[in-house]
This record gives sequence, C-alpha cells and structure tokens, in this order.
Amino acid sequence: MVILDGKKVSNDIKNEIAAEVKKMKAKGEKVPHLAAIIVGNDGASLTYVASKVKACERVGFESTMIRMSNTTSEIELLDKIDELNNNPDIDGFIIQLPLPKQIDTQKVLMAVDPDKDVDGFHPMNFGKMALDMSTFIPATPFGILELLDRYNVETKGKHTVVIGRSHIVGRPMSILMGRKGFPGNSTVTVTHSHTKNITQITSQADIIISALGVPNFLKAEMVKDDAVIIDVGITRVADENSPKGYVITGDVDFENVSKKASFITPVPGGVGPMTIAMLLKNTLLARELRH
Ligand SMILES: Nc1nc2c(c(=O)[nH]1)N[C@@H](CN(C=O)c1ccc(C(=O)N[C@@H](CCC(=O)O)C(=O)O)cc1)CN2
Repeated sequence: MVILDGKKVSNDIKNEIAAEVKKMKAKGEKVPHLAAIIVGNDGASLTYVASKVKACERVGFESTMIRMSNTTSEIELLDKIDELNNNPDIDGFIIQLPLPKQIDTQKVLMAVDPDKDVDGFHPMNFGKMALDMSTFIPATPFGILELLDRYNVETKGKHTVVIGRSHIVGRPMSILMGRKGFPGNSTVTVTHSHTKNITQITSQADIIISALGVPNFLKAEMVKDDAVIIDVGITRVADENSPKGYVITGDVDFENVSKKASFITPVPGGVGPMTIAMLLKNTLLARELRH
C-alpha cells in the first residue's frame, strides 16, 4: 500500500511556484496577488484562509484577506466583489465557503469576474471545465488529479465511484475523472444521499473518491482489494484528549481500509494541503492570463 502524501507533494508544488515567482521578480514583473474574502467567524474557515495567506507568503505572492462580519448582507458582499473585480492589482480572489444563511451563495459566485475566479466556481469556468476547455479547475479536484498524476496511478478504463455531489468536489470530480486524457478516461458512478445499496456500488470500484463529510463512513467491507482510496473528508470531531479539543477525521476508516487499498490518502496530510497548493497554481495562471 502506498500513501498518497499530499503534504509532501503540496510542498513540491509550492517550491515549483516559488521558483516561478523568483523568475518573475528577476524580470521586474509584478508578482501574483490573491485576495480572500471571509464572511463570519467560522473557526475552520478562518484556519483555511489563514493557511492560504501563509502559503502566499511562502511562495512570494502578495495576498489580501478581507474579513466581513457574520451579519454582512448580500448587497454588501456583492459590492466588495465588484471592488475586487475592478481592482487591477488583484489577479484572483476567492470567497471562502460556506457563507452565512442570509447570502445566496450561487448569486455571489456568479458575480465574480470569471478571469479572476481562481476557485473555478463561476458557471462559465465550470462549463469550460465540463467542455474540456482550458480554465480554472476547482482546487480540491485539481489537487486530487495532481496527486494521481504524480504517483502515476492508472485511471484509464477504471471504475471510479465518487461519493457526494457537492459543487466544490463531488460534481467536478465526476466530470474530471470521466474526461479524455490522464488522469481521466475512467467510468464514473456518482453516489449521494439517495443512493440505495451503496456497498454494492463501492465494492465494485477501482477508485473511490469520498467527499461526504461523514467521519469513518467508508469501512473495509465496502472496498475491494487493491482499490485506490481518496479521502476528501475533513470533519472536526470533538476530542477532549487533543490539545485543540478536536481531531480532524476523514470519511475513511483509515486503519482498516488501508490494509486493502493499493493507494490511499491520509487525513490530515492528504487532499487538504493539495487544495491550498492548487489554489496557488490557479492564481499563478490568473496572473499569466492577465499580463
Ligand atoms: N472558497 C472555497 N471555500 C472552500 C474550499 C475551497 O476550495 N474554496 N474548500 C474547503 C476548505 N478548504 C479550502 O478552502 C480547505 C480545507 C482543508 C484544508 C487542509 O489543509 N486540511 C488539513 C487539515 C487542516 C486542519 O487542521 O483543519 C488536512 O487535511 O491535512 C485546506 C483547505 C471548503 N471551503
């Protein structure tokens, strides 16, 4: 069994990006600038945005974090997005999800200039992705593709089962795994909360990508021997013995599933760090497309 080490690969990618930025600086070019809007005080979201800012510093990007209160109205957020769309200094920006209830997420994501949409969530970019056109691929699915690529995991002709159909991971992942090329050329089944007899489906899968957010959902008996297991779950489970008061838990019962898997991502240290690295890659692309 091989561990798909997202921490290591994401560090490699950051080093590669830092080398690109060094070249830009040597040529006197402006370095990429990422902005992130965070609305509210959700602890996990604040951690992720702080990691994005830190990653920008590490590779030499400029970054701007914009904090807005939990009671921010949709109009106020749309005004901020308009400001960033029109700010020539910003190459790309993201709105950290989830958003508070009073805000229509889809409406907000549609307001982002597609050329600055480094999350790849705008319908224009999502459509381009589905049509095999060059665009920003959402960071988590992009990170999974990169991990499969760097570890040379065969996907052609394989049966991939995606668990979950979220707009951020499950839906784009199912499209990308079925695309022509590598990684891709896979036969994809998407499962979700209304899927009946899920074990019958997962136990036939060569590759399982679980993005459900239910800790330890995927058990060893649901997986066939030598399957490739990608765990996108990152649930904070209360644990009084841990210094933070919680432990990050994936969708996969790692201890038992890893005994059957050929490749598997750990949690933490698998898909999560890749998400941040691929956001940096998208920001570099945005910078290149704009200049
Ligand atoms: N606008 C966006 N919102 C959200 C996205 C996104 O891609 N764009 N994805 C997730 C959260 N996310 C990035 O934003 C993210 C999640 C997890 C990690 C990560 O590195 N996880 C670590 C554990 C970190 C911890 O201690 O909590 C790991 O798995 O090793 C990075 C980014 C939802 N929102």
